[in-house]
Amino acid sequence: MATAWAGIGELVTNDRTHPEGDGSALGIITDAAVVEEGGQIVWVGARRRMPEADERRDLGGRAVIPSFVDSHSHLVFAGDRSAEFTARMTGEPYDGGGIAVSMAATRAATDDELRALLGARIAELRAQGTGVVEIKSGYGLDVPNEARALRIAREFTEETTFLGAHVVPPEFRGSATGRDDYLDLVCGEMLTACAPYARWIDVFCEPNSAFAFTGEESERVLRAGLAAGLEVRVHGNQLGPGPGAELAVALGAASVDHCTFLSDADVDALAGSATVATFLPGVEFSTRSPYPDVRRLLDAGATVALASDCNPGTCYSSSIPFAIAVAVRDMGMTPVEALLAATVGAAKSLRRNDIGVLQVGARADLTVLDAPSYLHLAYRPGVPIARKLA
Ligand SMILES: N=CN[C@@H](CCC(=O)O)C(=O)O
Ligand SMILES: [Zn+2]
Repeated sequence: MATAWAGIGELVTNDRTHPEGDGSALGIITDAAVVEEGGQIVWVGARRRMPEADERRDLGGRAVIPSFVDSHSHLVFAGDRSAEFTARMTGEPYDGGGIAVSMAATRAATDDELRALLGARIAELRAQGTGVVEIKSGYGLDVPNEARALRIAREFTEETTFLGAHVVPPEFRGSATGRDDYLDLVCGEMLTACAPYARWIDVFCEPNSAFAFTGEESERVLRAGLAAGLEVRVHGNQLGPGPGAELAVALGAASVDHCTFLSDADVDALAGSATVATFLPGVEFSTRSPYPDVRRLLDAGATVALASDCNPGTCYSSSIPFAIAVAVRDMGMTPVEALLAATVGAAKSLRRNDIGVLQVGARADLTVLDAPSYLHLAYRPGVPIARKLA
């Protein structure tokens, strides 16, 4: 059955080539319509030329954009770390140590409890305009619990990421061989159990945290993932300078995420590569940390993405409109750059060209704004104006 969405006052297509668009990177068509059938877009253009459809819905002059692509989240977890957040607001630094708290609560939860928590978080992000979401494991940190997290995440998204190398879990700390023993497990039995449910492998490459992994350790994990048929993404350069971005480029990663502390060489390497630099402004906001210099990457010509990093530790917000507002207000991105980064940029970081864009053949992931223009995403922070159309 074909459904026509008409009465779109401003349609952002992210298709510069549409003949009725304004020729900009956002490919804006005014007084527009979109027709979808079977979950795919079959027609996009000016409303006056709209073809017949089985059903017609009028959006009353609202703006429509491609649904946000959230390319970085940690949604499978139980427990509460609001006290840790509160401590940070009075000066405690973030060091990754709280991940063990979420690990304990996640291991203790039943499958049904985890499924219900994840389902509620997915509903929350859809209600704020997100379509496709990437979901990482990383709060199980043993074989059955990492595999379980990915199996449950797979019920909700095809973009699942094995993050057994999030931190060294407490039971492997404190002995001379503990780190290596844990890495043997991650690269061996855990990878074998998790790979069937994962598209991606990730690692928290962060020599500035005692709990996370060095460049060499991270390379070992990522190469094991590649050998098992997974594709690579990296947590890098979050807490200080480090080897994450360089390693991501060297291994042909789809994305390096955080990018808060990059050297000039990292910026040049990213700009000369296909690796997307993903920024997570909610993390700096919620950890009261300095914002990354996204303009260096944009001006150097790198592909940039924005994502939520929704997780219980560094950013318990699933709102991409919030990330856009912070990126514009505090990181110096223009509203155009921020919207592109949260849609087509994030889609590139997942190596997808069927999402983040509204054109014939793409997925019918449409987000409507209770506003006349996409500019309101940054202009109206904290106001729930975006929602994904069913
Ligand atoms: N940095 C590593 N992982 C998460 C935080 C995880 C946590 O603290 O629970 C992040 O992306 O910020
Ligand atoms: Zn993360």
